[in-house]
Amino acid sequence: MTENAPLYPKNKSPKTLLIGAGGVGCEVLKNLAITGFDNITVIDLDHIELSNLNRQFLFRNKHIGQSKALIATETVKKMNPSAKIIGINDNIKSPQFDVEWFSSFDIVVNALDNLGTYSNIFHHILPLCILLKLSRHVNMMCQAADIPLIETGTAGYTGQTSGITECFECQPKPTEQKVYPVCTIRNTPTALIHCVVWAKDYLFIQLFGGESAKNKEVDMELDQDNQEEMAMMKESQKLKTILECMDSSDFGKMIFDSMFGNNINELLSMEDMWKNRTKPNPIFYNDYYVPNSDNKPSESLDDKEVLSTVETFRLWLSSLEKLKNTYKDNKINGLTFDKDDKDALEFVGCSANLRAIVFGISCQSLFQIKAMAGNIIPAIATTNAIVAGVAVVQASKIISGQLEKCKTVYFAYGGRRPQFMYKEPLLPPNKKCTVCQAFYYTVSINFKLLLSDLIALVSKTLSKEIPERIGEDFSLLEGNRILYDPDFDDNLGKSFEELGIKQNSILTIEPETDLDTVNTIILCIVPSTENSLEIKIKQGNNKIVSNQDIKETKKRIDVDNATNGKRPKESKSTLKSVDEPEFKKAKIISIDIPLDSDETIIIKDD
Ligand SMILES: Nc1ncnc2c1ncn2[C@@H]1O[C@H](COP(=O)(O)OP(=O)(O)OP(=O)(O)O)[C@@H](O)[C@H]1O
Ligand SMILES: [Zn+2]
Repeated sequence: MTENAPLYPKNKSPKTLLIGAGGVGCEVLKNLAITGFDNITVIDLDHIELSNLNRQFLFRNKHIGQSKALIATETVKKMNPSAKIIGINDNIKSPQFDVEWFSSFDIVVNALDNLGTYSNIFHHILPLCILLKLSRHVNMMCQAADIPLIETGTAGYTGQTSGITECFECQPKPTEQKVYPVCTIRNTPTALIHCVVWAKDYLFIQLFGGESAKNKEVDMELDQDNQEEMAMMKESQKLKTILECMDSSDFGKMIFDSMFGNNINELLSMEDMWKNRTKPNPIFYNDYYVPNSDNKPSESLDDKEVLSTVETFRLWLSSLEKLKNTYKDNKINGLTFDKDDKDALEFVGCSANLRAIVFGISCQSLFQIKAMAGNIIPAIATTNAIVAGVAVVQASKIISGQLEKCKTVYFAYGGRRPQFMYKEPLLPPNKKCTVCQAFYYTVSINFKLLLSDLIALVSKTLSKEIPERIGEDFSLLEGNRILYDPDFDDNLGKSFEELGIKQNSILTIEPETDLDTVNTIILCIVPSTENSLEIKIKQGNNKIVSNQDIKETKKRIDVDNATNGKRPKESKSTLKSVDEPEFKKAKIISIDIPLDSDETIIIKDD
């Protein structure tokens, strides 16, 4: 360890933006501060919860309920009091964090969530679409502002840092969470997860979902015609009839007998289905209902224990009653399953276990089912620490102008590979990527002006300047919304205010004719107080390192790869040990990993 020597040349003092102060973010912030990054802004919208404390080590019990960004800043300042660290408690998508704000930084580290960014070593987790949108937004902002971005992602024992040359969008993303065949879920489950999916995505929605969610399920079935699917349709229709009796005191019995008894008998009547499978055993309400008793679940149930069938039945019945009451007030929109809603979890968990009993599958505790229903991959503190360490080493290389030495680093515990940390040389970006290959412009707009003003300006300037990208005619979109095209001029007389275009909106220009290039032109909107429209063309920046430098490096890498024909070989070494800094240490320390070495850190998995 070398004391007081930053990881990058001293004459460079990069302004660093860290997005997220969660599992990876806390580690990154500490690493940045103790390795000499002395101008850091950290943003996080969340507050500290008890469940964060096991791995988000900058927080303590007394901080619960306070802002993550502010407390993380306060704690890390004690480690390096001379560093300028600003904490912002806000959403990175808020309008004020527009392209001009992003432009004020030299480098961005994205530590948004436990999501493997774009590596195929990751499994999908539930709020994937939200996370993808966020990461896409950050990626686009960094591209528009021309700043290098390091992506981090962890999921359980796997993790990675990436994003330096290939952008977030360069590789295809997972679009769906794991999908099971409908017939397995509805007719022939063989694992508890099938029963959990059935309880959550079918039964819960059919009983308590909004009208549109219920209809979607029925539509899907109407397209199908074989015996199994006809049975499924009949089942849905029967359920509809029962649902009309929701206020009846027999409702629980009707649902129970239908779901776990009669429908199963129906399935058993399809003999072909059971030729090579173990037959299910239907169960009925009266098998468990005890007359002259309240049939209430015991009050001291442990959610980490597997319940007896009678307790499962009782908890099922009581959670059904509670959900029924909540549903009465929300009939139009319906309820959505939330793993943290006790009633919903109990109902889904017990339904899944009752179905498991019917199909001879082992039951699990509600705690386990919660993880399955929420697709929860446990966060591992060690993975976060390793990924954050690598991210800061990569950041140092970028700031030191040693882009060629940067790597995409993967960390994957278990699996086929003999080592659990491995690296890839930076790969050139996908030439068809519509994000990093796009042309970005910053447009200052007075929101009282009209869309026609912008269209006129684009035609006057950009159409002439980059005709190869715009062509003769073009359309203007915000996401999927068409604002203008040559056959749709309804919005031309509307102001930006009326159209809902505001600070930080992102518009895309698409040519009407097919051109040979990747055609996307992206306009990032910033506010202007002047009564004019201005299209500012971003031409790189005077940053320590810009995306332009990165593009040059990518070209070189491209050429090197082409001439070698293969990737550089990985060399083995041991992981250098790094002492954990004490909390109140006010020294800048640097890690003893030589930046000019091209060594890979590989740890044998034994
Ligand atoms: N739009 C956003 N703007 C700013 N910060 C965000 C945004 N979305 C997510 N974050 C933050 O990114 C961090 C992600 O880290 P991580 O997933 O480890 O934290 P967590 O949400 O506390 O963990 P878990 O999901 O396991 O409970 C969180 O602190 C979260 O608040
Ligand atoms: Zn890209």
